[in-house]
Amino acid sequence: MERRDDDRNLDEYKNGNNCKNGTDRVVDDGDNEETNGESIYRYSDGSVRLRNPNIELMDQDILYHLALGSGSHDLQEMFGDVKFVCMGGTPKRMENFAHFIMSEIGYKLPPGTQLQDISAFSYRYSMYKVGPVLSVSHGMGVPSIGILLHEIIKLMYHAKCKDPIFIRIGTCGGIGVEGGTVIITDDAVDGLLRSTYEMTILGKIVQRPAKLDAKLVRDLKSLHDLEDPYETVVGKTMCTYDFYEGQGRLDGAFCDFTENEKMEYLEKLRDFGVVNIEMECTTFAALTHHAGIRAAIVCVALLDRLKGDQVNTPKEVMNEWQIRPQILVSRFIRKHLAQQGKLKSLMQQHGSIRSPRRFKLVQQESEAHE
Ligand SMILES: O=P(O)(O)O[C@H]1O[C@H](CO)[C@@H](O)[C@H]1O
Ligand SMILES: O=c1cc[nH]c(=O)[nH]1
Repeated sequence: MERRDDDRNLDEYKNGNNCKNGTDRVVDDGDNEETNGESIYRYSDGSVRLRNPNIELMDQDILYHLALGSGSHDLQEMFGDVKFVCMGGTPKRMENFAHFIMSEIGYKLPPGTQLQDISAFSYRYSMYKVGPVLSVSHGMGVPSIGILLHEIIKLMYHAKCKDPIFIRIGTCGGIGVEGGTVIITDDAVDGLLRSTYEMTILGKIVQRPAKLDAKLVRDLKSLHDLEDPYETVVGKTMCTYDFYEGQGRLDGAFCDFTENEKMEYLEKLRDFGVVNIEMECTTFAALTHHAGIRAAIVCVALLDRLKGDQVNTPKEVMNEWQIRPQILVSRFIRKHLAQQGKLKSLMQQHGSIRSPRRFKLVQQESEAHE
């Protein structure tokens, strides 16, 4: 039987034999930790250290796409207490998450104030701060989340944030899992099943290891409640540069493969342990790892790609599904804060939002105030 290009590419990459003739590749093995107290990632107090000597030599650093700057804003005063950076594709999801987490951790805004989109005047991303939690939208795809990560990591540095944890709260296409299933990524792979993020810098292809924090995966998984009316699974996530052809869909504006070829490909992914496909995981995993920041990805599947391509679930159902990763992440944040003795006694006033019904009430309340 004739071998197709994708067979050959996948096999070659799995065997590590993927150097193209004349291509200059630099592989960062990620083994950069030093042992003498401070590391290349951290100052001794745990605050984020940048792997870029240029930044501290600059008079000011303009975080252009966030509408913030180290000269124009007191970033340490504004963001110094941030412990969790949660990000997801859409501004609305991250605004909802900000209201949700505010209620979950019992955070009170100063009297007479409302949650504000801190980056509104960038007209690019939306960002909300609720005490130790930053809730930021990242747009769609690798370039968009890459730019955001550069600026958010620099923000962590300027603000002297200590040991922040980054979590992506997303949606995805499942492979062999039902719509509504929550998926925690333990390995982020690219379209050729490599656990790396590859990009071009100064005309050279650079690969960075796409590594997520294994302990965060276990901690998040342990917070699935047996009473949750859906499954929470752990597995590999594949990152693509496109929603249609790149994810083997037959319903884009173009399609040069057959349904059989598509199914063969998706089954191959499933056999390799890929549970879901989305469009940011390798960049997110690689850039956080490169910065020495612990990170995790929790997505909800909007459909099972082995059963179809179109996202045709009713809006209300999909809205309810999108809350599921947020509930898991909020349990994690609550637990973390409680362990540090920081979960406010205000919790008693608010109670705990562990159900989608309670989430909806908070959402309605926040919308009524808008
Ligand atoms: O739901 P979010 O977090 O935006 O993520 C997924 O949805 C988008 C495609 O519809 C891609 O960005 C993909 O990664
Ligand atoms: O199939 C899907 C659904 C959501 N996001 C994706 O990237 N793919």
